[in-house]
Amino acid sequence: MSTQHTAPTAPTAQATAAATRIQQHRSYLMCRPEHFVVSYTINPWMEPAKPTDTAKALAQWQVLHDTYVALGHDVHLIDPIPGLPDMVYTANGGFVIDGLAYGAKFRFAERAPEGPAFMEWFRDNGFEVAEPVEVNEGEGDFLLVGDTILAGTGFRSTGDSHRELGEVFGKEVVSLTLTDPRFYHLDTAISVLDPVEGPGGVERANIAYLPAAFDARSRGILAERFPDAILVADSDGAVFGLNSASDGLNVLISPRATGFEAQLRERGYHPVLVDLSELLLGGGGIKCCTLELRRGQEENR
Ligand SMILES: CN(C)C(=N)NCCC[C@H](N)C(=O)O
Repeated sequence: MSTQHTAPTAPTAQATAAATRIQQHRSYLMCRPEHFVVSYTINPWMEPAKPTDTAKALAQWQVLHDTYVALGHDVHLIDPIPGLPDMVYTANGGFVIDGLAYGAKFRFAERAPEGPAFMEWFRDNGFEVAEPVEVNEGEGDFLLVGDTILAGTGFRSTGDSHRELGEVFGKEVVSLTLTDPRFYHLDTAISVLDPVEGPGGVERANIAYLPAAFDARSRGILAERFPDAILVADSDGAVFGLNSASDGLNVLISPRATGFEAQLRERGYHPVLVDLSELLLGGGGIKCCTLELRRGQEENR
């Protein structure tokens, strides 16, 4: 992996000047890891020979859940289905903007039945649904930043799904290519930090990212679009530091991402440390266990 782009940079004057952070209310979908186990390998983190501890996964997940609730966010739950151990990673279950849910179509057969299960939940809970034709893994690969969707490809979601995504939501979609198999979903390499919308419309939209996870074209796009982004070091990326959830002020991150924690503090964010080491055995972290439910303009404020 190239080290050229991985050194944390000092924030520009513009970035530090904008250090008053605004917390926004969030609504999330989560799934209790009742059936969590690593019984197959579909990413480099998964080693079925290593024992997993479902009780520990449940306890760590509960801390994440309770942290969201304590911060004032709404958490909805989808029932876990026996035999679908990866269902805990709800970020992959779809992508939701303004009450419209674009469904997931999973790359691997092991997760395929999750697609219809999430679609059923969306329908039963008042969301409009758009059935996917193309292979895509939901918010694992699609991130809303301001009014633009950053979309990852290279390992899971296809380029064709990026086109479909643009047609479904009528928004600009920026395709980014991931190149390191450890960072196989976009939410392992980019964290969206700032509020998407405020009373005056789109306010600030900043991100943190791991440059080494992308090809040169994608690094160029990110550098041009996000000159004030936090560039995260390889060591923080390697512990899934970027797989985090921000409400604009509080940023839930892995306690192992100590460099990223310091960078967030410098910029005026409030890092909240949540350890999901057991769920990392399945190749997922905080963001993976969290699907944002954007019901409409009102609820985003
Ligand atoms: C941050 N990531 C990677 C996610 N958005 N989801 C985790 C999915 C883990 C699952 N075993 C898989 O390989 O699909």
